Amino acid sequence: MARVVELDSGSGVSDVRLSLDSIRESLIRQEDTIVFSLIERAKFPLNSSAFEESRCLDSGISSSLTEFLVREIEILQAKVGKYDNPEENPFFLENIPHSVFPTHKYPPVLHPKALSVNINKRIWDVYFKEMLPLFVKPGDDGNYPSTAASDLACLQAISRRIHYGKFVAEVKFRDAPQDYEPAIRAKDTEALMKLLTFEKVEEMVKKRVQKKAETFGQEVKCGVSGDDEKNYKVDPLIVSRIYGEWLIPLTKVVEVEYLLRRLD
Ligand SMILES: O=C(O)C(=O)C[C@]1(C(=O)O)C=C[C@@H](O)C=C1
Repeated sequence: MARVVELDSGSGVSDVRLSLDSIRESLIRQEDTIVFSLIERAKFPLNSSAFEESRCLDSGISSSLTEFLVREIEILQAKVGKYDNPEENPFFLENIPHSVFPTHKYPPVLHPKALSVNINKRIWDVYFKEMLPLFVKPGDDGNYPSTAASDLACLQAISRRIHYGKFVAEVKFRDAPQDYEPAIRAKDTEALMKLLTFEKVEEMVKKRVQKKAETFGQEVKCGVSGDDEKNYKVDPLIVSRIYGEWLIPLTKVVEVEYLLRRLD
């Protein structure tokens, strides 16, 4: 998470200082996690049987193997306090189990009425229907448990990045409430989208993730001279496209959704 400076004024109310630079630093660091998780997932073919609905032998309910895994893991992770962290947003938990251990007290950075913004249903659909077929090979090798675990890693990294939009929106609002308040009161989503967009930053993000995919995903060859052809585990242009078509736009959707609730 971005470094948060918490000042106690003596009144018991925390004044949490955030900066856009520190938030962006965190987004940059999260790129590494996302790029590595895509590279790991690309070891397996599409394996669509893992995420297509089938009847669960145990309970008889309809669920895909991947959905079953994610639901069970989320319950376990909630019990060790994962969702006490405002950066984490579950895919399936409506009632989050309490942590069985004492948990860290996260400084209250986000606006209480806006922190429940959660677009994971949309992220789930977009990930399986649109992103995944772009960066993995077609086919089925039957290795569903490992494939599902890799999908979980990608989904959680992508979801964390997209929902980080709440922190981005909070800091932008605090920096210029006079600009945002009229658009929030008018529920003018177009104006909000315009206010929070920095095209140059988006271009830089797309270029940087392309470079990271080239660097982290390059096939390493030893002792082969005169062979300059580079092979990548995931096409770097696809990684850039994933950011440009889904990760950045969905982060902006979260920012707008958050801002619309910021004055409630
Ligand atoms: O850095 C910001 O200001 C953000 O809001 C994040 C982000 C992104 O998703 O990377 C989204 C919108 C901006 O246009 C630029 C970048």
